[in-house]
Amino acid sequence: MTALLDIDLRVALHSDERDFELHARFGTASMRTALLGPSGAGKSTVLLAVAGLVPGAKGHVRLGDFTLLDTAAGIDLPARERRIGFVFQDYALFPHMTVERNILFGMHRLGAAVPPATTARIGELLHQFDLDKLARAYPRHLSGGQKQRVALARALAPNPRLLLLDEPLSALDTALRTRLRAELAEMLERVQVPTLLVTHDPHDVEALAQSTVQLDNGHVVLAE
Ligand SMILES: Nc1ncnc2c1ncn2[C@@H]1O[C@H](COP(=O)(O)OP(=O)(O)OP(=O)(O)O)[C@@H](O)[C@H]1O
Repeated sequence: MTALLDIDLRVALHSDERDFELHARFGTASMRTALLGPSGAGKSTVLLAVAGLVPGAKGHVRLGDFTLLDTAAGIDLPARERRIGFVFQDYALFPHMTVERNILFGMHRLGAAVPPATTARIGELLHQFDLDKLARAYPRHLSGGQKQRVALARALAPNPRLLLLDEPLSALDTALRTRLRAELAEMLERVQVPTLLVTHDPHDVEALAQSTVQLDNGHVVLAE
């Protein structure tokens, strides 16, 4: 059976303070896989490299039969051609853009006229994520949960092949975290996009993931 996600990534990062070598190999047949491991293990680096945001990453990344990276075969799709939705830890919403502009951003070249199909898709996402009334609000006026929903809607807007979530609940306090974990689980179940998520929290793993990959010091130490 072809793995849903097949990863063999080698990345070398160098700074004045330290050198970090990542060699992460794993495959998963699950729709939702959690990447676990101590701080500095390389979890975010894996997500960034899968998204095509780490220059010099070597190895391969395959999504079913589709190859995003295969350096031996000379394939290295630029990030914009990988069609990957990314939700960053702090959501990384554009502060000067309204909710609907933030969602539009991933789907559309700035400045060009917005086609009716795109406007319809945005309306659908605003509705799906219960953001209709906030379409013209700016991120500074949103609660943590609302920001999370905008970040997810933006990531899903271009119908991504893969969704990457880097600690999507870590910016929230405990009560909100519990509620939004359940909401996120329900949303992921609904959209059925293959998802790789980083978390430190066993509750997130239980609610959101069907399999886990444990990283330590740049290597996979356990996959189940
Ligand atoms: N540009 C860089 N240059 C050198 N080292 C880097 C660079 N970026 C990250 N690193 C190092 O790479 C290692 C892995 O970082 P990464 O952010 O992937 O870990 P992580 O497992 O996601 O950690 P955390 O749970 O704290 O977010 C860390 O030791 C970090 O210091």
